[in-house]
Amino acid sequence: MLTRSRGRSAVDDTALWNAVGAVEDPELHRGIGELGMLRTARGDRAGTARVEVALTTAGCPLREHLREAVTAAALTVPGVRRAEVAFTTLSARQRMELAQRLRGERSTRFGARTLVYAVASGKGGVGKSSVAANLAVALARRGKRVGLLDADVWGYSVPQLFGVRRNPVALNGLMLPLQAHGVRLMSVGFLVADDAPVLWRGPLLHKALEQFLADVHWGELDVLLLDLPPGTGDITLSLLELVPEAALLAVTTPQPAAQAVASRVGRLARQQRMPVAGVVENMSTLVCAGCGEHTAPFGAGGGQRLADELGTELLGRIPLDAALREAGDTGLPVVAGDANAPSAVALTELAARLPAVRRGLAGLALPLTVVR
Ligand SMILES: Nc1ncnc2c1ncn2[C@@H]1O[C@H](COP(=O)(O)OP(=O)(O)OP(=O)(O)O)[C@@H](O)[C@H]1O
Repeated sequence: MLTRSRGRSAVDDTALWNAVGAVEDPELHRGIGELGMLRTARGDRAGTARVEVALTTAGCPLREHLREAVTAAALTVPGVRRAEVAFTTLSARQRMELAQRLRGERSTRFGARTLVYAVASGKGGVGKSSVAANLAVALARRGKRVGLLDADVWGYSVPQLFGVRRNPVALNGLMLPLQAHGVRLMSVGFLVADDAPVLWRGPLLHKALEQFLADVHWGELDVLLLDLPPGTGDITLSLLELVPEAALLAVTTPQPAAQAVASRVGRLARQQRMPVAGVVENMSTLVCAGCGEHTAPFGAGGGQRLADELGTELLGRIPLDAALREAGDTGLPVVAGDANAPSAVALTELAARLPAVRRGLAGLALPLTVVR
């Protein structure tokens, strides 16, 4: 039973309830009061606020984060001098009800106005995942609600790039994305043990991607980035089918060979009538740390040539930067950990320039019936 005592105390219990209830659950992105997770919020004469919160799961990894947020919220209420936060868990029935409510409330999978970008490259190793991860962080730093789906099922790298290795909380078949550096993340790497290889193929793969889109509670998003595997294989095709609203963001190096392969992805997008948001040239130049001189180890001009070929814009040129590579190895995206590094500056500018591209509905098969 929920209790909200109105006994004599130095604290207005309704004000306490409202303040604490507004604290957002970090995975559901809604107030814990609204979610039915706040059980008790009561102040005593000495100014101690006693708060009880029911977690979605007993082993909730964000328990300490919630404790801090609840304590901070309680201390904003006049008369509260200290806060004691206790945790319990939702019952099976309450979890089911919450999952049903969240599913029922969703008019779309991520939000009707969400901009979806498929970050793709022709060949591997051009830095597509690094660009996607840092672009996601840069967009989050601009105040956007950002999701990043690691659709590179076999070569997933989001867990490593964000330094996150936990299993997502599952709420009766609804998976909650993990959150790091302000970005909501989902990757097959969160579901397999110890970097195990993923052996899914064909229909199973399609099903897994479908579940990532339908059974992950992304909440309202402004932007969803899809980190595609390199090339034009099964996953790319499945995703184009499953997320017809996605716009292509093509990543290439300046090297003519890389650009030629990347143009195949562009042609595929054109065949599928997928809009193109633009091109990002990665590993553009190498800046000498000592003298500041720029050299071009991978040649020059590939990004611009690809953009011209696709009839789109070259949105950014990201330099070859040891800071970005090191950041990826330590699990702290360079945009978050070393914002002044040349690559971080270029990626932050890319986030600011990213055009809002939406696919028109013309030519799409829509699940509509004509009513006469
Ligand atoms: N601008 C850059 N400067 C320095 N190192 C970079 C840069 N971009 C990427 N790298 C490094 O290059 C390697 C490949 O990058 P990444 O994994 O992002 O490529 P990818 O295109 O997603 O590869 P794949 O699709 O094959 O997994 C990583 O070690 C990464 O740290």
